[in-house]
Amino acid sequence: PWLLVCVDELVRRYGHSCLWWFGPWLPILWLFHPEVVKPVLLESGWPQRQEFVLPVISGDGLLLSNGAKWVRHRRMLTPAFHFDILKPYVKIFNQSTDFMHAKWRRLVASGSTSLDTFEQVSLMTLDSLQKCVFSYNSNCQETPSDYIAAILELSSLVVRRQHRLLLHWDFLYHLTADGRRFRRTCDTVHRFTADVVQRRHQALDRLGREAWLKSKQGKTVDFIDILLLAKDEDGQDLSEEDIAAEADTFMFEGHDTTAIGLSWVLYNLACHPEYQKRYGCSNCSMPFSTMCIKESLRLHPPVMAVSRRCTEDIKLPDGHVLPKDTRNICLISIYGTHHNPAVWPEPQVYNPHRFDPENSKNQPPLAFMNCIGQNFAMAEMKVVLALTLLRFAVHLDESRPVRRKPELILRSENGLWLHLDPLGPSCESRPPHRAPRAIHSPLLREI
Ligand code: HEM
Repeated sequence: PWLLVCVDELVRRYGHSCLWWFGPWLPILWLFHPEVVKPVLLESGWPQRQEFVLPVISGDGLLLSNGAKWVRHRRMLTPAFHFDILKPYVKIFNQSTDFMHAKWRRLVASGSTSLDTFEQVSLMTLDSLQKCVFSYNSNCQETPSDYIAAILELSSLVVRRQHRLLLHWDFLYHLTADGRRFRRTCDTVHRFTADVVQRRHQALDRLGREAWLKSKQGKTVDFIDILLLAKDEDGQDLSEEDIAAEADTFMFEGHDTTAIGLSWVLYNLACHPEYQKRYGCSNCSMPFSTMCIKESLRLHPPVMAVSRRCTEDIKLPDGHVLPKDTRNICLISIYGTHHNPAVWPEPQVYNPHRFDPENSKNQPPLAFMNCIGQNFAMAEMKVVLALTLLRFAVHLDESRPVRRKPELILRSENGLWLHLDPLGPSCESRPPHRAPRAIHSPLLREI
């Protein structure tokens, strides 16, 4: 992982930031200290578009939109991630985790000594996201699903394209076999989403708002329902295209990030059995689980960088000014900030106690940056992790060493293989416990 080593060296040498010239014409300012990141995040404007991801997410969802549209949609979508809305999803997280664990037990019983946790957890996060976004159960953890296969294929096509500079040019890309597959796969994803949105919209129109709401009583309200009901300050709804774009964005942005985040926590706890034991104890508090997750997101941030263009002059704490010019790109290195020894002493060490409420009072809140899905991701990670560590002991597979690989997300080169030993009721390596059958939402309130 030469890139990560290179970022570590830049951070060590320059502390706050450094300027890179990409050829003679494109200045890229790397930022890796909260003091310089803060003014840029607050004042620079919106994320830079990533054109080659754009067709995946029909129209432009939050992740790729700019300016007034971004502000309007961000306001309309924020309530969808309120804790009260997320509460019923906890049941879905429990169910999806139960499915995954049943599968793990079968695989272990049939002789598998270790499993690629990222592959397994990815399917699980897709399963639960599809239920939370569309109320659709594809049973994808058990049987192949065209839609899920399409989402997974899109992620790998986007990464392959990212590595080939010439293919960033749409015209060339669509002439290649990958480009044609990309289009076909996008069609599969869009057809599924458009179909759900259209049918739901028709039902809302047919029944009227009141009767439609009544028909939802006692049922889980999914993201599509929330987006259908969302109104801006002028009382305007989101169009069907906008709803579909946002739903696709949630699916695309929400599954890989959470899956790799969870896999790295399992890996870090496998490296540190002392924390795993404490976590697996029935008296273990949710704050400790939050600490383990946050520390893992610091050490292995799923998204390593975000970019901004300077749409305003930005004054940095040392008095320098970044001039307003949309050609000036600021690359906010989440990885660099999280590994900056000036912020985190001994940054390469996994130590959940950094996030002890006492120790973390003065720390910059940078675990996810500006992610609207943060509460959703944290709630899901807590449920999955708590159930996993109550039911399994997790150990490293020494025969398959982990090598970090920065792609769209921070993966491991050959997967994240771990031994998963099912825990019996009288396991000696853990304090006595009664494994709960489910994690309930009140346990998750502290996020
Ligand atoms: C561990 C899990 C996650 C991580 C580390 C993560 C990280 C991020 C980061 C760093 C951004 C900022 C991009 C930018 O500002 O340029 C972002 C944006 C976004 N994320 Fe996440 N994310 C996670 C989970 C989720 C989930 C579960 C969802 C949805 C269900 C989601 C939906 C989004 C959306 C819609 C945006 C665009 C927000 C905006 O521009 O206002 N994310 N995420």
